[in-house]
Amino acid sequence: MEKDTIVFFDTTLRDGEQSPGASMNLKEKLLVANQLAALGVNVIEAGFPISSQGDFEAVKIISQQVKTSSIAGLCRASEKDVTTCWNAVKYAKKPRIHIFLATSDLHIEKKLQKTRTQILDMAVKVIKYGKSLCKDVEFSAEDAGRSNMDFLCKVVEAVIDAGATTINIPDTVGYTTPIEFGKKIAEIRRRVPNINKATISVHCHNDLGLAVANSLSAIENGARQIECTINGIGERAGNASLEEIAMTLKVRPNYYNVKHSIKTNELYNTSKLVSRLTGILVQVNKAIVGANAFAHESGIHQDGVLKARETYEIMSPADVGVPESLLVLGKHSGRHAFFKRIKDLGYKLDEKTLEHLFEKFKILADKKKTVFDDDIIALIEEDTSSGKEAFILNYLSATSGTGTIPTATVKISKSGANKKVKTVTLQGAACGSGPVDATYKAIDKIINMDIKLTDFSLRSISSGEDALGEVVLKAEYKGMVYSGKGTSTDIIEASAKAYMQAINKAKLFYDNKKGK
Ligand SMILES: CC(=O)SCCNC(=O)CCNC(=O)[C@H](O)C(C)(C)COP(=O)(O)OP(=O)(O)OC[C@H]1O[C@@H](n2cnc3c(N)ncnc32)[C@H](O)[C@@H]1OP(=O)(O)O
Ligand SMILES: CC(C)C(=O)C(=O)O
Repeated sequence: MEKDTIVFFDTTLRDGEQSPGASMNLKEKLLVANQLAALGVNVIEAGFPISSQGDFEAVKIISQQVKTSSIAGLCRASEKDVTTCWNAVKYAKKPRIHIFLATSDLHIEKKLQKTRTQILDMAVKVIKYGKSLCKDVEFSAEDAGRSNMDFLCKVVEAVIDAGATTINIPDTVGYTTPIEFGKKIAEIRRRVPNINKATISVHCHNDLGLAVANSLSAIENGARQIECTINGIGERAGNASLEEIAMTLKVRPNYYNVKHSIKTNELYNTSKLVSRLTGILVQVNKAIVGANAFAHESGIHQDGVLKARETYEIMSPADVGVPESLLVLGKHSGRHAFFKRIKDLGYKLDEKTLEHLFEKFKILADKKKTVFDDDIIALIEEDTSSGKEAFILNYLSATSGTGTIPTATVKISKSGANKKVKTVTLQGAACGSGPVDATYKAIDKIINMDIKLTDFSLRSISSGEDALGEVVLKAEYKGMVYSGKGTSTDIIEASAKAYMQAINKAKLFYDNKKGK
């Protein structure tokens, strides 16, 4: 039997944008819309056209430019809203008008200050009007989760007769629970005689953290459109997260037995883009796209993953577009992961040295949250080298000021690779955009290594006129990143010390690897 298709209706650009502080400008909305199309989203709700001129323009431009997905605009049960929405979405290859009207007594009486009869009339009238403009009309029974089932079924039947082709059952305030919500969907299918003329959709909010569970329960009970957002952003606690639903359907195909068009390997990219443009960070333990979703710190898990990834990963990082799983080294890590990292760093060490290093690693890990590659390199080098630095900075003079070209002169002694080659002291000078830049350029001239500064930060670590400045930096050499730290009351000197430390680490590591 042919599998049913789940329509993915993404509302990141409408409900997602209702998250406080998430507003995006036209250019940003267009970027997200194009990425949603690349992700394979079937319907993109691009905005609420009557809400502002900016939103109207965004929906219009997205309709003009994004041609592979249907483009929907939201409107209230008002002719003016619907006309405005149509004027924005009519440029789409597949336009959709999405009209909502609350059906719960609470909303009807308190918010809309109307009666059930008036709501029924308004819904039918506005759907007929929408249908006169556009063949694809969706009706949302706002607060369906708390609506009286008899009245809800009555409204649903009436709006299908009036021309609605998608019926959305929102759990607007995230109040329902999965079994209960699934039963509501099943009841609507059972009780509404013309329900087969429309697609049942759900739109679940996450106030109790149940938005995804409720959406999946709805699928089990016959819903065939899911409204969701990237990273689960949206009003209050957000909406059901697209990536979690798409991956559940992918990871458990036999359980759900449905198909969909989401290209899951675009999920990570999309999540990053939405997070960057809205400024809403993704929590590290967020399912699918959080920074820790494919990271393992504990030794038993790391050992399992190294032997067979499936022991602790139910999906492959590549399936969601994450480059690779991470084995993070920390106090819970064990020998398998630690020894593998040493091997990956290019070291070949005997068993006794490895055991000794592992003991030192555990002591360090007790003091530090995460042990990075350069911490491990430092442990190895402390253990295996004479501790002698390849380059020593003997002299530094840097000048700068208004109307002066920043210049630096350095003297560095370069130790011989073995006893036969003598230590030499070399001098170099350079100009730069500032005194630190000039100093680094002068050092570069002498050391003759293609080292690139990738990160630099300066802070004061004590107070008063003679406060100590601390420079922490990262530099890249032959594909590896090395950190350096320098402290001095003179920030140019602190910068030079930090740079020299990174250079010496790089030199030592590279020479050891070459077996020098
Ligand atoms: C569950 C949801 O997420 S629904 C979507 C929520 N999203 C938004 O509200 C974002 C965009 N909204 C806006 O920009 C503004 O609210 C606008 C432009 C739509 C309306 O602004 P205003 O005219 O100033 O009205 P305001 O927002 O203060 O109040 C809403 C009005 O719409 C009415 N209303 C609410 N829902 C509906 C509906 N589905 N159909 C008809 N009228 C409705 C309210 O009863 C109220 O009417 P009243 O002015 O007669 O009391
Ligand atoms: C407009 C509807 C779909 C909505 O956002 C809700 O009910 O939460």
